[in-house]
Amino acid sequence: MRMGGRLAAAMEVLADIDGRQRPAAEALRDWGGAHRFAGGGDRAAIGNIVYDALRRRRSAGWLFDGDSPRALAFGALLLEWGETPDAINAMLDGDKFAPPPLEEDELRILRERLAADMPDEVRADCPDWSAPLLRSAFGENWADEAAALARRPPLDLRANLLKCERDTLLAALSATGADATGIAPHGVRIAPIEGSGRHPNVQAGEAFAEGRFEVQDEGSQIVSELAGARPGMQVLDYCAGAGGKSLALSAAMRNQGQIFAHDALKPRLAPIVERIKRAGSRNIQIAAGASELGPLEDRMDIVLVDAPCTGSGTWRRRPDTKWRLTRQQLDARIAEQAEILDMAARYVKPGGLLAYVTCSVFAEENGEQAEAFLERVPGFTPQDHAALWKHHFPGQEGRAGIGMGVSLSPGRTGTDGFYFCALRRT
Ligand SMILES: C[S@@+](CC[C@H](N)C(=O)[O-])C[C@H]1O[C@@H](n2cnc3c(N)ncnc32)[C@H](O)[C@@H]1O
Repeated sequence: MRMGGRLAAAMEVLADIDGRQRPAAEALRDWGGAHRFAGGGDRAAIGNIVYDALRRRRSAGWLFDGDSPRALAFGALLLEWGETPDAINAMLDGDKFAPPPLEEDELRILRERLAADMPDEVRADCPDWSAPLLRSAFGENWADEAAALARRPPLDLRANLLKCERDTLLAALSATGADATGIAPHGVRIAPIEGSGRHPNVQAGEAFAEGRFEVQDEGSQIVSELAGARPGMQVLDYCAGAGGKSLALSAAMRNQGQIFAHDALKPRLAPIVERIKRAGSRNIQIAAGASELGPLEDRMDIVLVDAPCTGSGTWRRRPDTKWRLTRQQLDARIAEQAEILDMAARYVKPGGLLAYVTCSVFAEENGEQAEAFLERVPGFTPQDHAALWKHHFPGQEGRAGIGMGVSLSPGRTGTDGFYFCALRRT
């Protein structure tokens, strides 16, 4: 396929996503199923245009005075692929599968808009209702931070210390352009893709099959480190899901001590079994039901609550969720988080730690949630997060947002948006 056909396909997928309110991955998969002739390179390019268009939906719409699939797809090329209107029209010339080229009316608006400064609320590329929340989370930098949440993400891996050191992994992945992450001590980063490129399929290689790494955003690695799990501890991962944090904790504990992986939705835990085997983790056991949790009350050194949240910190990776999220859903998550914190707190032993984590950047899910917990539940005190950060990441002072907890974001730390708060039971 030439670029014109790829662009037309991306418009078709964007129309499907908008028309049927479908997740982007699902719409792209269905398009691929119905167009078997499209090769891997075509699919990657179409996927990139679709994801770029969703990340930059607001600014693409502003460039064209409307957010039709056509405007979004052309906008993606202009904003993210570094194309110019003339270059796009030249590219489409003579391609019978291409959408109609940019017309005079569109070119006129584009010339004006491309020469102007985008207003903050446009370049922030976020839903209107969320702008005040981002402003309150980030202060005057809010539009830069929001814009950073609308850029392409890197591919981050965590070297699994149970199997290998980071340097060995870096050597094994040298052909991929992988480099050490800036903050997380065991992280490896493959830079964001450019244009129609795609990240190498690292999970198809030997190093992955042998359990030498996990795919895990650097932010997720950092919050796992901050939890401070050490060999011999008893740890409850209360919202373990597919086990990403459990595996990181297991490596930090060098397979010594015990991690209980719990989740309210038992099927969510299913992938853990295979992941534990591959990673060589021997200290994770599933504690799905009340009968397994009961004996853990007042006994845990650390209870990690990686709470269900809006996922606003992961908008780079799942930009379709950004536009589907509503204030009502945020309110529902906040209520759920409070309930989960109250339930999980009972498992912390005196002197133990309740570690609260979200992949959101909204204060209401983060610091405000932690503060509300402290007001509601006696017997916990917040840790000194500046000292905690310095202890775990010496030389990185000033990188994270520190207050009632630690806040990470693409703008500040080059990671997904994450929040961590450590509350010590007195
Ligand atoms: C952010 S995800 C966990 C991700 C996981 N820790 C990881 O690192 O891969 C949140 C998880 O909380 C679970 N959950 C939702 N409500 C819960 C509850 N009341 N108690 C325990 N887990 C809950 C969800 O099923 C979901 O798997």
